[in-house]
Amino acid sequence: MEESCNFKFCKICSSTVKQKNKSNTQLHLLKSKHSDSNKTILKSIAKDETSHNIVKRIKIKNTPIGDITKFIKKKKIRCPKFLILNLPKIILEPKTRNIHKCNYSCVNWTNYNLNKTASMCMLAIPLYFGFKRHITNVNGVQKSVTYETPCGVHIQNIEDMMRYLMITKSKMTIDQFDFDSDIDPLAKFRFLKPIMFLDDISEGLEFKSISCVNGINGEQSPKLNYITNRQAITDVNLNLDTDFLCGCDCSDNCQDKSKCACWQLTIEAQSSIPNSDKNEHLGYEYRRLYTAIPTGIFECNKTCKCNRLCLNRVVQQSLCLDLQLFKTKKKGWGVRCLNDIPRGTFICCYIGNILNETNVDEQGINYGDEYLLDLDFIDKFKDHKEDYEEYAFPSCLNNTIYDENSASGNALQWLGNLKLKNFKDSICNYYNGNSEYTIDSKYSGNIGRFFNHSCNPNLFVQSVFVDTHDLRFPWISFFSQCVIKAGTELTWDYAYEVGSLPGKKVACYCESVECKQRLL
Ligand SMILES: C[S@@+](CC[C@H](N)C(=O)[O-])C[C@H]1O[C@@H](n2cnc3c(N)ncnc32)[C@H](O)[C@@H]1O
Repeated sequence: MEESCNFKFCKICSSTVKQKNKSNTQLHLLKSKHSDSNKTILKSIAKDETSHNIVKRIKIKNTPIGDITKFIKKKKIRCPKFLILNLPKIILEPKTRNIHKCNYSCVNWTNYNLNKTASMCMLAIPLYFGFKRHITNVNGVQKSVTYETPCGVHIQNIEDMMRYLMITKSKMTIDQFDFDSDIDPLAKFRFLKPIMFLDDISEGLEFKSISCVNGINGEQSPKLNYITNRQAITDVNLNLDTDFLCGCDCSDNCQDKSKCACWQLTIEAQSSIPNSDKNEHLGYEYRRLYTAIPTGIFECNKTCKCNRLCLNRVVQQSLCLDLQLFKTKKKGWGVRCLNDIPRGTFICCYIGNILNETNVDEQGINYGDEYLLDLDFIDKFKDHKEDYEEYAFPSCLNNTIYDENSASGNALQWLGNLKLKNFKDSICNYYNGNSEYTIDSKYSGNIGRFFNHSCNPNLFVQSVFVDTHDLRFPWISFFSQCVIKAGTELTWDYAYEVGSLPGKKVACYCESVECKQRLL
């Protein structure tokens, strides 16, 4: 825990202090800088709370922010740095209507408009536009969530909510709804006494502003040329021509995975792994991703007929969560979420300049390597295939070379058919020897470059193809692997190989129970 909550009686903080003294376990030896491997999902929120920056929760209903300090004094609580407020500021109440058939008129009176939502927490948006969320006790033990729609219908699961949004032609997206009773859509984390505060490090480039606080010392926010799209630098031929993509012609928001050509690419890529059963449900589930898919996700793209409500467009959406950059005690800057995040939620991508092997060596030697992230999708794919395959390379593909200027290079099809002894060499051959690229976000990047490492992370990484099907250039995307409570630091597993750089030792300060004590 970076910053304790100052509550002497706080069980979370005192348990973390005990954990600090735990002895080291075996060091983690993994090849690459990020892990696509299927991780055990952290189900226990209690466990999560002890292993990350969790804050003491004070729920003060209907209390304007200014009054909270008074409340704290009255209760004789030492003033904490953190508060989590529940502000039930619901603008429109559902209308009670007689039994009816839902249609457009059920929701259009709420005047939902995406542009009005930038300052709202994503999961609170429906509550501002006519929906109500109820939590009920089932048999006194289990809790269940029900949404009351603007026309008074009660909905208890995500499938029915999707149907409702479709029938009423709502412009809301399904990721604005969540049926997990551990999630509080109105929970909001506030850092009360910053030494330094900045409104928005993206300077308006992100849909949501990203504040920056320093409660440790007087250091100003880090200097960064904030960008929201990756940039290929000289000598990197990132071909974004639409001829290199194939798309779908779905008109059902790509709900039927069996009919969506893009969804089928994701399913086919995975089923090219021998001995793996074809999983017709693979990919996003109502825009959430619960485990990493090492063979990649192929999202709908510019050439598709579907629109932005499509269920297979997730990492291409703009930032929808409230994130905050904050100064940590020992890890430099880090990122926390200001609202509760459900499991499987897309957070953001890792954005920076794309460098080739030559540039990356130069960059690493001269300016350090802490913001370099390898685009190693092909390596990961190879690891999976090589585990199973000792087959001969089909002669018809033996001499296939990727053509940078023609649409004939359907890399995915080629990869799917590929059964060869030396996978890596052949891929290299296919791409004319250029298959290794790295993202560098030292000088230009987005909020993703500030996520710190944890030996017990709450995020996982997924390679997603959006603007090209060139397998060397996936988007590196972060998803939550458990429920993340407001105020928690967002972390992922860098999976560095400890000892891989002789003479270089970097201590790990993630302070999770599972901490291996070393980053490198
Ligand atoms: C990609 S940057 C993360 C953002 C960085 N903290 C900053 O201030 O810009 C990676 C660097 O952060 C630091 N870092 C990240 N996780 C850490 C951890 N668990 N323990 C110690 N240092 C960490 C290390 O210096 C590492 O090289």
